[in-house]
Amino acid sequence: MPWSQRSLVDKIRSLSGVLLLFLFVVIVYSFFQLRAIDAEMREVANVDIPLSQQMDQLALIQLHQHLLMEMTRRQLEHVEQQHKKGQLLNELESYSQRLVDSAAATQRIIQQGLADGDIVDKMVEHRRALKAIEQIESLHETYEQTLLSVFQQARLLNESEWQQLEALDSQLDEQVETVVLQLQQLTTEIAHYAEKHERQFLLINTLLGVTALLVGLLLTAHIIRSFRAAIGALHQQLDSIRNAFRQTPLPEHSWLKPEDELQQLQQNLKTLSESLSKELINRDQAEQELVELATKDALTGVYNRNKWNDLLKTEISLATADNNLAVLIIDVDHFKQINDQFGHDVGDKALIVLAQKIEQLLNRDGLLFRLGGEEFAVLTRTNSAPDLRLLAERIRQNVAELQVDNVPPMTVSIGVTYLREQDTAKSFVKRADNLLYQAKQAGRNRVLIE
Ligand SMILES: Nc1nc2c(ncn2[C@@H]2O[C@H](COP(=O)(O)OP(=O)(O)OP(=O)(O)O)[C@@H](O)[C@H]2O)c(=O)[nH]1
Repeated sequence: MPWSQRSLVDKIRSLSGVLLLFLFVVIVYSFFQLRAIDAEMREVANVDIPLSQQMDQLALIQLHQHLLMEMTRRQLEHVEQQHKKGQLLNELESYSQRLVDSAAATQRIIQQGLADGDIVDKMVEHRRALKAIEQIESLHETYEQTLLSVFQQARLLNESEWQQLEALDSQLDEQVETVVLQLQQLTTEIAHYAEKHERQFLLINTLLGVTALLVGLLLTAHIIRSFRAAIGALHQQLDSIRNAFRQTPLPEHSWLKPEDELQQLQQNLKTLSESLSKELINRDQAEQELVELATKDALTGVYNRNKWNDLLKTEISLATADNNLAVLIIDVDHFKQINDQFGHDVGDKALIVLAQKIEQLLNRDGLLFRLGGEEFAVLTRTNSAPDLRLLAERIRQNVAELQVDNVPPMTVSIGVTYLREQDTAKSFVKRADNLLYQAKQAGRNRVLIE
């Protein structure tokens, strides 16, 4: 699958794998290189340090040789020194012993290095030094023999013999000097070789480390970028949802740090959820209001004609079995006069007070509707004539007792009828309407039941 189409988790997993591989390579490389460097350091310790000691030793032996020559000169020039012959022999023996020991030790160190070393093996100078030491040994042998024969003869040397001895002495001295210089070169080479190797190790290790760091940074940057992109997408979705609800704009969220973005996202989700719940509550309220508007009369708060039409049919269909339903059509007498005399507002108030009174009298035993103007209707589940008459009369009498501002007592005419077997909604209401009309005709402020 192409890289761009892979999931975020997949990408992070792959980059983490590369990073871990790099770290693994760094660790393995460091482990083997440290082992090699450790071996080299041992070799330096086994070769370099002993060789330096032998260089010091050879320098001392040179001094010893100079001393020996000086003593020899004195003895041969002054007859009175002849008795010191034994001391000279001892001195020669000690010097020779030191030189032979030092040469042997130096050879041993170099050969040991050549036998098992990685560094020494590569150095041509070591073999050259070994040869130079061999030359010291052969020169020393001649020098020692010559001195021994001089001491044993115990005579004065002529000029040419003395020059020969001095030539031999300086040859040996120079050879020792040469060996010391060669050893110095060797130790410097070994130290340089080890240092160079160490530097290489540090360089490669640093390169690998920096690469691992870059991979790590790349990985982190990629994770952050992907994370921010995901959060950005979520913000956009939230914004579009928010716009859909037309709420207060959510706070700015660009150029925020990841942790701030998370907090911001959390805050936005909280705001959105609050907006949603507010929206739901508002919708419920709006729905409720719509229902109220559709079914309730705006002035008095009782059911309106729409509800009347609905409920009349429903109640008739429910009451079909036992005809247990009655209707009261109530109309205020000469209501126009109230409006005319006291104004429309007072008329409104009178209608509100009247509706409240009738509802109170019904006490949930019936439903009150305003059919229009000053005309009301009551639906009640009864077919008992005495009960109905009692209810209608109570309404009529209580309305007459109402006090609205300075309005003289109101009266109402009421037509009452029961549901009959063959009744339709229309015939049922029509009968009540006719009774109301008759009540009006008969002088108003009365109840007619049929
Ligand atoms: N204040 C007020 N008046 C209303 C409202 N609706 C209808 N009216 C008035 O009610 C009056 C009804 O008058 P009419 O139909 O002549 O009836 P009436 O004066 O009550 O006479 P009868 O019914 O014959 O006793 C009219 O003047 C309407 O303007 C309303 O909501 N508020």
